[in-house]
Amino acid sequence: MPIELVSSTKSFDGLQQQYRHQSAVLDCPMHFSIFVPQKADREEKQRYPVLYWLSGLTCTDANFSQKAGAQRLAAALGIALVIPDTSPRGDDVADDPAYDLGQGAGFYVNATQQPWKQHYRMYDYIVKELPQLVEANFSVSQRRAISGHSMGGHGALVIALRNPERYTSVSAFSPICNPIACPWGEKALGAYLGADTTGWEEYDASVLVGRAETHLPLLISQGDKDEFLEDQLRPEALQLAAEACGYPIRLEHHAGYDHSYYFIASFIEEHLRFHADFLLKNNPVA
Ligand SMILES: N[C@@H](CCC(=O)N[C@@H](CS)C(=O)NCC(=O)O)C(=O)O
Repeated sequence: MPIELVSSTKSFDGLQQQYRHQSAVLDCPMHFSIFVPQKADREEKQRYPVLYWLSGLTCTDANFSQKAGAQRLAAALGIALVIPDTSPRGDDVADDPAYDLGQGAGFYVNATQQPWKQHYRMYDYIVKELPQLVEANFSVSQRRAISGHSMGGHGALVIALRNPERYTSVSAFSPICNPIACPWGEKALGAYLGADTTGWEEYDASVLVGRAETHLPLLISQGDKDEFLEDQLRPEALQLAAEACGYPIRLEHHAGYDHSYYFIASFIEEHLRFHADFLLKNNPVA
């Protein structure tokens, strides 16, 4: 499937680019951003491992690219960054006037309900189609890690917990940890998956952690001044579930930080170094 370059900008010797492609899974044109380092001492055949970043409600591929400040360290470590959009988009794609449903709010699920199911298959897009596309078109390896913020933190946790063989490690900023029991999750999962809540559990990190046979390295950063912490994010539910089943998670609370990209920018270095330990193990680019 061809990809079309939309923009290309040099950053820390690497290239920050945006591409457009026709997604077969989502049945619409999509944009994604990618940062590929250009390490001077890299051997030609060496490929960069990839950190996938899933963004939150209302975001596109631009928010993380422009606000997190991840390129400097990604360039130095030799890690590529892939930043997809948060939902299918377009005039023909179902939408909702609210910010927390429809375009910009795909919740990383495969929808089963009308009017969503034709396009809203972000789970399959992130797990299968996008990595295939990226690995076929760029100098990147099949070593993948995954991270995200809020709705994207939920997506990263769910995707890693369900596909541990595909990722070296997972992390999240302010993730929606227990979507089957919070207003954002109840609304989105109800719309995309229908009223029968049994299917919702496949998309709830606090449930999936108890079913996991493989334990991936897992880091969560959470600000205590986050306006969504109590009602929507529920990290304590994930922590309790993880403790109950012996899944080691590193949950770090940061005093004074809110839900914004200022928080992400403050701790992205810690997350990149966390993933680098696993992404580059036995496979250093430098
Ligand atoms: N209050 C926001 C809720 C959405 C929100 O906070 N989105 C977060 C992710 S859950 C975000 O990253 N926004 C974009 C940004 O800060 O760049 C709104 O109504 O738009």
